Amino acid sequence: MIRFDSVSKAFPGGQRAAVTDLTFEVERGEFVFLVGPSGSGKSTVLRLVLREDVPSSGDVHVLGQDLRAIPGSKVPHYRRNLGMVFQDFRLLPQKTVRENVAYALQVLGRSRGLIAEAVPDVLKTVGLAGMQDRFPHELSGGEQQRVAIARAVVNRPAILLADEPTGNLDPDTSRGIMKLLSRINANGTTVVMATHDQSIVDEHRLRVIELAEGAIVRDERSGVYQPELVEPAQAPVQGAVRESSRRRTIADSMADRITARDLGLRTPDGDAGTDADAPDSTARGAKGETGTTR
Ligand SMILES: Nc1ncnc2c1ncn2[C@@H]1O[C@H](COP(=O)(O)OP(=O)(O)OP(=O)(O)O)[C@@H](O)[C@H]1O
Repeated sequence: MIRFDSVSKAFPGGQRAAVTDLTFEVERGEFVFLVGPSGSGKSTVLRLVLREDVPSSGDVHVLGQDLRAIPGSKVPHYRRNLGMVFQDFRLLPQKTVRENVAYALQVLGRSRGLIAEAVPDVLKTVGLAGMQDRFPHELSGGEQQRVAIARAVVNRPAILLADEPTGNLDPDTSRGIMKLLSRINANGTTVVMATHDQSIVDEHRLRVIELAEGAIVRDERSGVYQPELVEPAQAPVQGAVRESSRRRTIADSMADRITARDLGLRTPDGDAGTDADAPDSTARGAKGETGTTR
């Protein structure tokens, strides 16, 4: 689904390459945490998948496509396969919740009928059914992030990229956002999430790829944020770098398998699901309540 072959990326004037000789593969349906200190290259990896940057050397393949071979004019079409969520939400401040989500479909030329159906569905999925006429400044940080996630998945992308999606949120709100991302993953969307959130990584024990100074220093099937901080008895067996090709989805660590109906997605019989988790009614933990406009 995502394959990096000896990928390096250097920026002009940089003291060192942003990423160096990255080789890894993410399989369909996986949930992968990208961890590492600030400046270690996590966002660069996401930008390479998004085709916002191209490697200085090496190749990136996503969904069977060699990203280097996609001409600039075809990049927007390629990106229809991807959803992206950012730490600072990046909602359009002059648009309501409904309009923010609908806009993602309007720019793809989707019909009014489809938009009228899909937007309420996805808002229900993210637990914001009653808030569609609010503006971003009338929402908590957690609610704004739910809108951003709704916007990212309303077109049902195969891959969701999240760059520190809980970075501006308090711990409880972060847990709610992670639960939502887990549900989206359990329904088949591959998720790659860059994060500094130790408790979320440690709670979920999913695949962890750790970067340091642009290189992969750890790739664990069922990892923690920082193995040396975990008691030896609890520490998972560390796999060698690149040993983690076994597909591990969040469903592996969830007792209750979640169905499309739970997610509010349309099932083959056209039925829509039930509400997902309630929105973070107490979530006023955002540092930056209104994201920047994209
Ligand atoms: N457009 C750019 N031009 C020059 N250097 C860049 C550019 N983008 C990233 N870098 C450099 O590449 C390195 C990796 O940056 P990147 O943003 O990928 O790190 P990160 O792990 O995502 O950091 P953080 O956790 O702070 O978001 C850093 O040294 C950064 O300064």
